[in-house]
Amino acid sequence: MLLELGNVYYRYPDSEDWVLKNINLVADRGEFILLLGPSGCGKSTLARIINGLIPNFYGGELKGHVSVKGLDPRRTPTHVLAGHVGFVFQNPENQLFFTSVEREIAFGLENAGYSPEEIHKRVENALREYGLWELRDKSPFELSGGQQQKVALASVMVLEPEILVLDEPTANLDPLTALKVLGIVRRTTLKQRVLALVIEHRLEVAMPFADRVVIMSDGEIVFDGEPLEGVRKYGHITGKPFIVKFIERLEDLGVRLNTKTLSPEHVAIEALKKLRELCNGRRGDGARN
Ligand SMILES: Nc1ncnc2c1ncn2[C@@H]1O[C@H](COP(=O)(O)OP(=O)(O)OP(=O)(O)O)[C@@H](O)[C@H]1O
Repeated sequence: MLLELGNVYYRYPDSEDWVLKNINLVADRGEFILLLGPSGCGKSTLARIINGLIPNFYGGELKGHVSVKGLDPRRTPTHVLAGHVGFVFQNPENQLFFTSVEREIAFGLENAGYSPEEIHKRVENALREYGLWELRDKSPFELSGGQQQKVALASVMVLEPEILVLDEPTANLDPLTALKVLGIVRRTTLKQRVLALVIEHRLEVAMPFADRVVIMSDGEIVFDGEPLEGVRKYGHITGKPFIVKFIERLEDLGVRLNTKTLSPEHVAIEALKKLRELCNGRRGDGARN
């Protein structure tokens, strides 16, 4: 298993109570996990344990079993964990340092000792994949929030980490770019067997990509399982995307879809197939009468 958390409790140095309580989470290669829950429930705190900022940077008290690629963040320097865990923060400007987009994306690769040819190839691919080619000579600080978010993500993705933790990676992106970026993340999880843990409030955009949701409330995990089931059960705290309301509305009308994927196209096609079946059935009944 790439990631194992067992009976984990955590409090910041100045917290009065535990911020995370009895967290149990096991995850492996190829999964795209959506981490949901209301503001302040502990999502970013959980993400900081996985990338080792807790306890290495934040301090506080961390209890329980934590294994990230077999490493315990309490006994592993953050730069070692960073070799396995790629992390994109909520505010991308906090992780941009260089004078050009191209340098920004190349830096991690240079640091990791890749050959100039490999660096050139990976940087060029990333610039094109993330739609940053035209901006490659610009300073990241002259870019819009959404462009900065793409640069931060590209800089992490070129390193091909085994675990990817993304804290609201599409917060500054328009809906179309958000879909595209999460699509790249999903393809990466499937093609390179990367584990992605994505914190995202925009369910409409993120749900179609997830094969598992973990829902938190008040520092605890209250659901871990199938996206549709989770959001139906805990819609009152996560919100319900339109596509889930559509499925429920069809059920009210007696039409039950057998769908696990929540992409609007897939659900619409399933609904049309089901309706055609029902119509054909009725016609058949009519013919017999
Ligand atoms: N550096 C910190 N020091 C002390 N308390 C903190 C710190 N960061 C977060 N907290 C507290 O820990 C709790 C969980 O915060 P966290 O940021 O993990 O929530 P979240 O679910 O990510 O929220 P959001 O969706 O708003 O980003 C909150 O009560 C918050 O006030």
